[in-house]
Amino acid sequence: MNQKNIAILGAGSWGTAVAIHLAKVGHRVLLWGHDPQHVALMTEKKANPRYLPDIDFPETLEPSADFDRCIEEAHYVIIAVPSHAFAEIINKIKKTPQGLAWLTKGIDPQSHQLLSDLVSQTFGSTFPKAIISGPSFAKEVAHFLPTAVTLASNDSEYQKSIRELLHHDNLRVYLTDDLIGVQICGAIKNVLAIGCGISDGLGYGANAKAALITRGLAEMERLGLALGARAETFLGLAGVGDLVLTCTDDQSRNRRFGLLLGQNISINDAEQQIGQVVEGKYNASQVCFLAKQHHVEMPICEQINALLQGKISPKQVVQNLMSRPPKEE
Ligand SMILES: NC(=O)C1=CN([C@@H]2O[C@H](COP(=O)(O)OP(=O)(O)OC[C@H]3O[C@@H](n4cnc5c(N)ncnc54)[C@H](O)[C@@H]3O)[C@@H](O)[C@H]2O)C=CC1
Ligand SMILES: O=C(CO)COP(=O)(O)O
Repeated sequence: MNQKNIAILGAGSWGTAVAIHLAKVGHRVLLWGHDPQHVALMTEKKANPRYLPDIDFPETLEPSADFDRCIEEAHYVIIAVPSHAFAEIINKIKKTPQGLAWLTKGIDPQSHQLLSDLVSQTFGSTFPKAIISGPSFAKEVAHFLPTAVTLASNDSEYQKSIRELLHHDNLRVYLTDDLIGVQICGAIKNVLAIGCGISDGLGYGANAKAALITRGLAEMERLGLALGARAETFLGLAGVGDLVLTCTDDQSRNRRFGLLLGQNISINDAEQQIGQVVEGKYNASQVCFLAKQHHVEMPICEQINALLQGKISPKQVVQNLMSRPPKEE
């Protein structure tokens, strides 16, 4: 094995899980967190008690609060912060790395841009970029349970080198060059997972959930195609794979947040109860912004966004969707 130095920027559950995976397969990993107290705790406990308390760090995983050192020493830099912090992290990088990869799912809230566009603006359009997406709950990856992900990149050599880092035993990595499609899937599945949670929280059945997933997938594909994505991406791991995972399994924070809303818990209380990032709450308005800009009809996302803006109740979401005029599939 060719040992590499890898910096993971963001010490939440997903950044930590991928750091554990990479260290377990033999790489040297620096896990950067922005909260020095949290980094000190991880260093003392040799684990991340806040997010993955029952998993010990391998020897080659070192927590660090020193951002510049992490970038300086890394052969590979992988960003793992929530989408609202992505632009801030990109702007903090002083020394241009040989390429960037990221685990973040979402759209930049300030500019309404895809994260790949932010990276291109800062480092140039041909700068090697890689996006790791698909159905991958942090805890399962950290426990080495079988998982398959999508790796999207604009540079096939760089992409293969990232695959070599990640692809191991129980983690299979599938390649694509559809950066737009993969990012649209990752942002919209979170919004739809909130919708499925709401439906289950209201006590609706399996029929309603299957309808939301299927018609939601159609919305995802419509917006993706309008932005230049390829249709097959929506039937892949980043599309239907991650959509089914997050809409149906209670490990999903987005789904659990929706469940609480469906049970009449307020948006603020629900977010507090989850206590971790709920990307769909922020990305619903970005998705609707893009839909409007590109004249794409996305009724499910629009209704969920209206609810998240406090304009309608969970029950009204369903009433509004069911009372739409009949149409062809
Ligand atoms: N947890 C999971 O299973 C998966 C998560 N993702 C995506 O990965 C991204 C990160 O999610 P998680 O790690 O799960 O979230 P998390 O809620 O577990 O942790 C988020 C981390 O980001 C840190 N953070 C917040 N603002 C920051 C800032 N301005 N600068 C630096 N760090 C900041 C927080 O302190 C926290 O450590 C999200 O986009 C999520 O959708 C993707 C696949 C799986
Ligand atoms: O993206 C994820 C799994 O692929 C995690 O989903 P949640 O953010 O809803 O927990």
